[in-house]
Amino acid sequence: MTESALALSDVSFAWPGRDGFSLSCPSFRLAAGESVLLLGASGSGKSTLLSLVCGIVVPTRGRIAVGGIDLGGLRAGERDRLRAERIGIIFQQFNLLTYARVADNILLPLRFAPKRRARARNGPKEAARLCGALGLPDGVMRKTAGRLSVGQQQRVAVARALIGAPSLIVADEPTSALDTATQDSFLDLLFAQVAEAGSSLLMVSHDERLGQFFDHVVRIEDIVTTARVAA
Ligand SMILES: Nc1ncnc2c1ncn2[C@@H]1O[C@H](COP(=O)(O)OP(=O)(O)OP(=O)(O)O)[C@@H](O)[C@H]1O
Repeated sequence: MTESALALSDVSFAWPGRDGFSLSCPSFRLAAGESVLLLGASGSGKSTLLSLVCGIVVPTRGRIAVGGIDLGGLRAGERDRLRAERIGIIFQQFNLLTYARVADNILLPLRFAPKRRARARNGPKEAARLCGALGLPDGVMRKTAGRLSVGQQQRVAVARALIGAPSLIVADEPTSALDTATQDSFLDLLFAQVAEAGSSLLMVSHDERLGQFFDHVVRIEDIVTTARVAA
């Protein structure tokens, strides 16, 4: 059997606090090169699941493996390193350094990930190639990220996630601020680059319409059960 890009088994997690939201996920797998859209309503735990997948938070029990490596066997710093090397993250609000140049934003993940840096070979050249492939204008690399339009910032966030071809791309509702036509052209560009990198893609959204772009559509309630701890 080929190694999964991502595998969860018997995972449980609870946020601390009075409103303690908890979830459990008996099983979920994402094959190498596969794209999955994870659908769920607001508050259903999509972002929590992505935080677990990225090793930002750790499960109270169960196993999460990225490219066959069990996150549970790693210390916090090692999880940070694994995330930098193997996962490209597109955040809902992009999380760009708005005061920094576009080039600095895109090259940021390579600073902390020597293998990813080696895969990118010439980082600035690869960043420029990604900008062009994602439809960003000439000269954008020298611009301050915060001065770009929302659509352009979103493409910069994608370039930052894709640089150095991480094996797993995780995206949290990256199209929610776009109109339908712009969503479609954005996803076409994203999928072309994900295919070129050979990455797997896990995207969460509440928008069923996006399902047509993906290999599989999974509803969060089919893989996760949730609960809220009463005060
Ligand atoms: N940092 C946090 N600390 C404590 N509780 C949290 C935290 N983040 C999320 N939660 C809890 O987890 C629940 C699920 O939130 P989550 O953001 O995972 O859902 P979601 O499906 O991504 O929602 P949305 O689509 O609105 O972003 C929230 O209602 C909240 O109670």
